[in-house]
Amino acid sequence: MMPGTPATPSAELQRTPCSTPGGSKVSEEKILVTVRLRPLNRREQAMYDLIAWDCLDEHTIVFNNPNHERPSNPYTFDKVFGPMCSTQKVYEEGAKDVALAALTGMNATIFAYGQTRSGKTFTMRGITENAVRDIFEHIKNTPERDFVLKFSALEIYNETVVDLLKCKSGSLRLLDDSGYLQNLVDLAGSERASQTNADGTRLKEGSHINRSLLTLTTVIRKLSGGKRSGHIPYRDSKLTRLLQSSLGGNARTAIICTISPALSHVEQTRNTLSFATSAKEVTNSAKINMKEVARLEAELRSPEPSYLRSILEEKDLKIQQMEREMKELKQERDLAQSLLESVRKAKKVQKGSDQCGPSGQVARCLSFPGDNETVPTHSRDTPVTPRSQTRGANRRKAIVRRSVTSTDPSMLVNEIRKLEQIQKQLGDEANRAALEVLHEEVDLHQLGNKETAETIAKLHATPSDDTVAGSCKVTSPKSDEKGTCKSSKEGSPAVQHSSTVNVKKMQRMFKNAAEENIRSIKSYVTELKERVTKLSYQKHLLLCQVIALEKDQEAGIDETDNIDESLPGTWELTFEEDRKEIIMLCHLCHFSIIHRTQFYLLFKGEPSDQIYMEVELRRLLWLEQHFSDLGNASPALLGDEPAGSVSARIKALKQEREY
Ligand SMILES: Nc1ncnc2c1ncn2[C@@H]1O[C@H](COP(=O)(O)OP(=O)(O)OP(=O)(O)O)[C@@H](O)[C@H]1O
Repeated sequence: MMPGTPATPSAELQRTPCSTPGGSKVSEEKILVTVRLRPLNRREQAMYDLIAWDCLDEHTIVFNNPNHERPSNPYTFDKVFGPMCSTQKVYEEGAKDVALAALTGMNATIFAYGQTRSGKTFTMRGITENAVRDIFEHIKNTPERDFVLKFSALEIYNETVVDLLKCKSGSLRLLDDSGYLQNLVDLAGSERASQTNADGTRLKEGSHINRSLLTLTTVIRKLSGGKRSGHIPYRDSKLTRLLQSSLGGNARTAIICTISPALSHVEQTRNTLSFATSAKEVTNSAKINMKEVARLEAELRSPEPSYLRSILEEKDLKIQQMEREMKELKQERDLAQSLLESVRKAKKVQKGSDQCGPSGQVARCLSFPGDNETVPTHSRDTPVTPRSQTRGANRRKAIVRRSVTSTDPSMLVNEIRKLEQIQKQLGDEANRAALEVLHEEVDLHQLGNKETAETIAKLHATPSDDTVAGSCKVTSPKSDEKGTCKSSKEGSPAVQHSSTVNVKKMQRMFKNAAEENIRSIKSYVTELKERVTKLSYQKHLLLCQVIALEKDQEAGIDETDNIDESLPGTWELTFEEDRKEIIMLCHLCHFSIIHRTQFYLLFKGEPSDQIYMEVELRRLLWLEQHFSDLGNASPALLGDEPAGSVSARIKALKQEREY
């Protein structure tokens, strides 16, 4: 336990405070010795045993021999509790102060000594209950401090120490510096210390008990004689080794001596009182265990104190077990679902559905023609997929997909997963291609400069006319970006002019080639982005279907019955999507407003519109691709006509708008 506020002493102890060289406070005090006299038990009463002891006051007990008139000498102790005294009072006045000393960081020991059936266990049980209750109460009332509570239970039997909480661990070894704070002791009957006539097992047991109890009485007797009473034989028994600090050492100790009032036990009671008289002379030097307190404080501060580690390990095991259970439950659930599915299918067959029923349709229609193919990877070595081709493929997929609606959520979920995968691949590809554009631009710029420079050098090194007298020396590709060439000597103006024209032409060619390449990659990127958007939309559609189907299933609606009803809803969504796309394409192709209005008025989303919409879409896609190709083509390959056609459209549209 960590130090807390010291409890107020309940019994008046003779305590002399002094200091150690280390500065910690040492409290010298005598062992607190009390005597508890129990009532006559039934057996004693049955035998008409006589009460031989009187409690004169709270501190004094005297042998009152019923057969003699004159009482013998009284015994005085810190407290004497009569037969009617409650254990609560014994605790309050004979143990509490010591018990709570542990909360201040001191060692504290409370033990009961007395003959068999004198009430040791009866008393210690009450003391333990009260002490534990007070300790927890103290912790509760001291929220500003942290406490570490450790509990252990040991038994010494035949000089063997056993951990009562881990009996299978075998006998324990005692360490000298075992640092303890509070060790509550219930001893064996004190009369065994004098039983020397036993034989066999009892002899062995008796001799060990003798050793422990005899050593205890010897230690107490020696200690009571003062500190100069010579060697104290703590090491002669396990009990005294364990209690070494408690007897004349660094601890606060309370001994409760329990006695029987019966005349028949008078000799044993005298022995007990004699032991108690010696014990009350023993002086202890209790001090706060700074070392132990520091160790516990460090343990509390450490991120994972040892006591927490074991709790965490236990929790981890529990989590693992729960995970295992969850996995098993999931497997069971999946099995149940598949069983349900097969029952459903059997039902459908029973109803007379043909083999191409909804499930078949779903499987057929939800599989993309190119589902298993990965997204084409564009690289400098592979040509960019023509936009119209990809578009066409996408359209085909969309048409197939929209023509039938799935009725199986698990299949739809699979489709969504596939879409997500394709979407991710496309996204990655778009990013990669965008990066490539950048690299391409840089590379081509550098390559163009380099090749230009080399060509220039070649041109000037090989005279194209006999009249050329000079040589052209290009010092650096960047030295003259305009392509002008300086000779070491003045050449003829005609030759110079011819070289400059050639260089300019080549530079333009390089530039055009580079731009063309970049445009093609850019259009690829745009296309990929469009595909990603489309896939998102398709995914959204599928999700809507899943949700709708799950709702239907919950409501107990037969899937077979509502498949046809779900078609119009899908067409409505597709129609909206296509209409938006057509409007966008009209805009890109600079279509007249009249044309757009006609489209808007003609197509209302009726099922019969489906085929016309599809034709219109294909037409516009082709046109848009065509214009885009024209716009991207090298000016050298273009006549004036297509560009003029586009510009005429733009002009007409502008006029129309103004009108
Ligand atoms: N103060 C008391 N008031 C009433 N009954 C008591 C008191 N002390 C002991 N007894 C009773 O006497 C009997 C013996 O008590 P207990 O077992 O505590 O003795 P013990 O000293 O521990 O014996 P042992 O040495 O054999 O363990 C029990 O039945 C117990 O309830």
